[in-house]
Amino acid sequence: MAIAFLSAKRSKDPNRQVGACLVSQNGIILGIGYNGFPRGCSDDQLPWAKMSKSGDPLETKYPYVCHAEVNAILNTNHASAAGQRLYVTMFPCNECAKIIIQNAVRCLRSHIFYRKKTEYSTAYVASHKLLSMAGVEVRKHQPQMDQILLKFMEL
Ligand SMILES: O=c1ccn([C@H]2C[C@H](O)[C@@H](COP(=O)(O)O)O2)c(=O)[nH]1
Ligand SMILES: [Zn+2]
Repeated sequence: MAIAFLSAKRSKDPNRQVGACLVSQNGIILGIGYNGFPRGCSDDQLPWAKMSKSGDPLETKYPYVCHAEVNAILNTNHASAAGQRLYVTMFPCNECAKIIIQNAVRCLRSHIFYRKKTEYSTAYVASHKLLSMAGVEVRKHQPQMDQILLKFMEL
């Protein structure tokens, strides 16, 4: 989970940085991801806005951004995500849930388990429903410590 948190720090989304880390059954890191625009699609040419003044959805980030969970699965250095565990900083949306299931990820550990009622309720209710139906073992992550401090000068 700490790696997922660190990965989230790389996101350029000004409102929400999400991180994900896929590990094998014995805890070997296989893929890491954060929310960002697809490779080759410049942050300078695409918007990070949540809403546009004109009301045009194409002037918001939503049609363009790749979700952290999808990036972690796609970035995997292993042929298959089958049987593996995905750590996420935020509960995945329904679109990510579909990809998690279709890639046969077996366990999900989420730092934020339930979203506020006002936030994307349909997507997150559907996500919980799909993951449960598909038998993905989903749990809230229980951290063993409150924080990890990185001091680069100490190495
Ligand atoms: O499953 C998910 C859901 C969302 N994200 C990313 C996509 C966006 O960059 C942000 C959400 O932005 P809001 O401003 O909170 O709408 O989170 C993700 O990576 N995975
Ligand atoms: Zn998603």
